[in-house]
Amino acid sequence: MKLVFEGVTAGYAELPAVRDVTLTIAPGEFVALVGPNGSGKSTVLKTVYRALSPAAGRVLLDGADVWTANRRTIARRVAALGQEEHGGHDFTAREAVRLGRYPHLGGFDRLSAQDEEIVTAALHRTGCATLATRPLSTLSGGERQRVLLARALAQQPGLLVLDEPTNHLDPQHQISMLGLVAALGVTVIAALHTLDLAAQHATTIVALKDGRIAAAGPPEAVLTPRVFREVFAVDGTLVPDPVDGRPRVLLRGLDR
Ligand SMILES: Nc1ncnc2c1ncn2[C@@H]1O[C@H](COP(=O)(O)OP(=O)(O)OP(=O)(O)O)[C@@H](O)[C@H]1O
Repeated sequence: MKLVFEGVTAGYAELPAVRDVTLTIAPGEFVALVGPNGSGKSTVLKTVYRALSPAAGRVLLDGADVWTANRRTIARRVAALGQEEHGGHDFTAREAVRLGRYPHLGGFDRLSAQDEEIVTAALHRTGCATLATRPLSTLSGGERQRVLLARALAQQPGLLVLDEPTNHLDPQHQISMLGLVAALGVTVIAALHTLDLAAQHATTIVALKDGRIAAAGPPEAVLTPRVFREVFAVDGTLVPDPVDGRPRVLLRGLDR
């Protein structure tokens, strides 16, 4: 799906947390939203999955304003993983993933055998098959995060909205989650703190500072010494990985 932000200003009470965000994300692009704490990443994402209505501007999905489009269509096509989502702790992991199929069902329909296969496949792809019968309340933070990704995959969305999807994950699962998401071929917009992961997996990086876009483009164009300094207040260098040539990020404190 194509995602467009047209002059989006949004915030809380009277205060805008993001201002005049204008951005076009082509179908299949993987956009990493990066920026310091409080720079507005989650706020931008909330305007996409209808958790926060823009005070000005529009968010368009394949040309339709997400705030006036058919609610059911958006629920079917957009899968979101919020930052503090714990999602129904009484459910088992499999039951939680089955919820991903609900937007596709009619009012009183039950999941079909094909839906159940999709659920099983999503559990396997995220390494959650052995967790299927465990209540969510008994899972570790990272295990729960993977189950919630499985739920998003089971939804078979056209757009994935991910707010810090790797923050509880161990290194293996950080890499496998972003590799999996990048390989889906759907449009992805993800808030990420780990610039190295963003540089390796995203097609486009959007750096936010104080609620405004400071830089946007391919990793090599955005992750420059100037942006590391001015946006993140660190010294940084982008170097090619000696093994696969992909961009890697090295960071140092400004005064070192
Ligand atoms: N519910 C809220 N009510 C009031 N202000 C809020 C609320 N949520 C966020 N803010 C403020 O809006 C600004 C942007 O917050 P946001 O959560 O979008 O930043 P972020 O870039 O996602 O940060 P982080 O990296 O810390 O998760 C911050 O100044 C924050 O304090």
